[in-house]
Amino acid sequence: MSVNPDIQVERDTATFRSIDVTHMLDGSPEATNQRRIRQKQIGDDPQINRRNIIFMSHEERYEAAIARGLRIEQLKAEHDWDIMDENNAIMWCFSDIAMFVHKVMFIPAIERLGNKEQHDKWLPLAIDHKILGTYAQTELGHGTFLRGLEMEARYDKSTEEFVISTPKHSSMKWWPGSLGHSSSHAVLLATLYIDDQNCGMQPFIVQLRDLNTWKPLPGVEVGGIGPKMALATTDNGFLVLNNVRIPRDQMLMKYAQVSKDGKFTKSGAAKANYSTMMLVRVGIAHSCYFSLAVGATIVTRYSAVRRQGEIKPGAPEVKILDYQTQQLKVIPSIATAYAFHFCKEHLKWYYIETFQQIQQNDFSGLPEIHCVTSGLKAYMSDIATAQLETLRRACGGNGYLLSNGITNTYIQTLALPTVEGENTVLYLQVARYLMKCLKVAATGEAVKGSLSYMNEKIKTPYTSGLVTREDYSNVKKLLKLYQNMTVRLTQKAGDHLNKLHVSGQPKYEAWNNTSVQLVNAAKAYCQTYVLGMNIEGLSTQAVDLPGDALEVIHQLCVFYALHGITEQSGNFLETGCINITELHIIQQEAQEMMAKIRKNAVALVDAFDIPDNLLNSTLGCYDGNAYQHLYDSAKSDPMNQKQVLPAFEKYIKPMLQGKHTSKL
Ligand SMILES: CCCCCCCCCC/C=C\CCCCCC(=O)SCCNC(=O)CCNC(=O)[C@H](O)C(C)(C)COP(=O)(O)OP(=O)(O)OC[C@H]1O[C@@H](n2cnc3c(N)ncnc32)[C@H](O)[C@@H]1OP(=O)(O)O
Ligand SMILES: Cc1cc2nc3c(=O)[nH]c(=O)nc-3n(C[C@H](O)[C@H](O)[C@H](O)COP(=O)(O)OP(=O)(O)OC[C@H]3O[C@@H](n4cnc5c(N)ncnc54)[C@H](O)[C@@H]3O)c2cc1C
Repeated sequence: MSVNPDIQVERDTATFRSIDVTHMLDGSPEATNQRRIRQKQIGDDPQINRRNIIFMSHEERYEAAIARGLRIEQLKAEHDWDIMDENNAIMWCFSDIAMFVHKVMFIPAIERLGNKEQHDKWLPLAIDHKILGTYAQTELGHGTFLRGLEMEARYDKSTEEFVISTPKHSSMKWWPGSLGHSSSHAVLLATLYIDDQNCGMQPFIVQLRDLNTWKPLPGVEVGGIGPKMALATTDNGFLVLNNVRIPRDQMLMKYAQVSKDGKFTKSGAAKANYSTMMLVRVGIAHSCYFSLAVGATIVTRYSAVRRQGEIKPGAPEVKILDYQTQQLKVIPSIATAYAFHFCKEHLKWYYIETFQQIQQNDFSGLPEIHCVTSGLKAYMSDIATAQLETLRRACGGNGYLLSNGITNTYIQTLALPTVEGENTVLYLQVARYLMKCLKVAATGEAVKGSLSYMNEKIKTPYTSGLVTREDYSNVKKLLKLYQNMTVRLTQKAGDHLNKLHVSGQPKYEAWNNTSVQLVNAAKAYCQTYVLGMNIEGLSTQAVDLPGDALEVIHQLCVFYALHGITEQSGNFLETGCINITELHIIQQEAQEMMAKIRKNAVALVDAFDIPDNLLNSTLGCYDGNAYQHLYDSAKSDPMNQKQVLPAFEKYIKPMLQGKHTSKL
């Protein structure tokens, strides 16, 4: 099939070469080559490719999801993949791998929470798939408030065992992925009691099913919790344990230990047992970039080939991408995807470094990284889901089809604001950190880390610093506005908190009555952080780009900053960081920048370099032949393989013959 000329012209008139930017995104030309080889291995594989998934039943899809998980293992061995190759493969189809939680939570939890003997015993079994596991933390009654977990593990000194039980309905496990039908074991989080003394939430390895028959073991009641919006094959389950006994060495004992005679000791930071969640929050930030890159690619390409209506009366119909309002739906998602790319790269290295320190028992970096990973997980998933919905609607009626590739991406991304810590709750964790830093800054001590800009901003009076027209495209000056806004919102929330407290409210009540402002400040902090990482990326990752490509990546960053101000103008105005005249100039500049980026929109999404067999989209194929692909997909629907369906003889015909009132 030849390439649609409407998309070809976009590529021919771009002002830079997509491939240069692709190399930047991958890190180097060699890395691009390597990724392409790996992507071909997974994209061309019929068991991994998800081309026909939209026509499958739930059970067929589940089976295919198990097969896909196994196939990834085979490919890993066949082609000698490293951990990054494997993670990328998982990332591409995480919503359709039944044993996803085994890989991203069960094994990491043992690695992080187990001691040496436990690693030696359990990791080989898990890595070789001799056992399959889930991460069972959430209960029917509690997901957020972990200190409220009710499943009990009581230590029995006489037998040196833990007895695990579910005292009431609210204490059953509810939601763990792969628990329903696909796990033999669980890393199970339960409240430990020794002689009726509550020793807090601790992790245990519990076998749930017989490895030969797959039947639940005595005392174990397990099953699926029912159909969901998406992620159908991650069979989320429930679990009731009736006095199930496990040996003492099946409590994961890296950070807390129970001796044979029932003595409880702790080592490491108080929240060290929460470390698996931090890893997945980093993974979610990564996945938000992926989802947005997919969505932006599909909708930008479709908008470049879909012609509808006219701008100039009587002139030929225009590409919908030429409508300014369509650009406002599409271009922010391209700019955000690039900003998220820089941010997730930074986050990856930041996490790896801090994790290494934690492994050496240096927990000093924990509060800051907990704040950053919580905040970015929340912020990036909030933005990704909102923008994906805008993108989906930007496809008109075809945005409602499953074959478009964006609908599935959107509904699976919709889980991310909830899983691994509900977003509001995570923003409140960020706010807790903001308040601590504010206190430090107020005493004149230096705030370190990502909030070090507080030191300067808390003292100096605010001026926008926007004097000349050039200032409005100076990303460093724009970043200062964001930092000002964050500090001011933080101060305002802090002042409100103090005022309520001084007026007699207990601290906890004042906190709750300030929580809307606290969350607002936390979001501002996250937005500022992402912009900061985007700017840092310009001078690190993008610096070697040819001039024309660098210019476009720079334009995207300017647009990202300007557009963010227009979206949050209330915060910027209310805190006095800009005035209304400056806002009007910013709005104007953002629109002009959007028009410049429009010219390169297709080339910018081409640079994400997502092959058709992974994009799985009728609307967003590289060749731009959306109508042909839509038609082909409709024709391949199994319901279209028969001219007349059985329902005709059964119901429609009797109705046409006036027999529908008699008993069918
Ligand atoms: C391997 C990569 C593969 C690549 C593919 C990746 C693809 C990714 C896509 C993923 C898609 C789907 C994945 C689906 C999996 C979903 C799995 C789950 O959902 S598992 C369940 C997750 N559950 C949660 O996240 C629970 C949320 N709740 C909490 O985290 C905490 O309870 C809380 C943060 C709400 C607070 O806890 P609490 O005990 O009440 O503590 P306090 O508020 O009193 O705070 C005390 C103190 O501790 C600090 N704290 C809290 N959490 C942490 C932490 N994680 N690390 C470090 N420190 C922490 C907190 O800040 C407080 O500090 P102070 O100094 O006292 O202020
Ligand atoms: C697709 C999917 C997969 C999952 N996989 C797993 C898994 O593998 N393992 C596992 O253990 N769990 C899993 N979960 C559970 C998930 O981690 C929890 O649902 C999540 O942490 C939110 O907790 P919750 O359901 O208790 O929500 P709730 O806490 O009940 O949230 C409901 C509302 O209350 C608000 N709220 C709660 N507490 C506060 C507070 N302190 N301050 C202000 N507002 C508050 C929230 O903001 C939200 O608006 C999964 C969930 C989903 C949807």
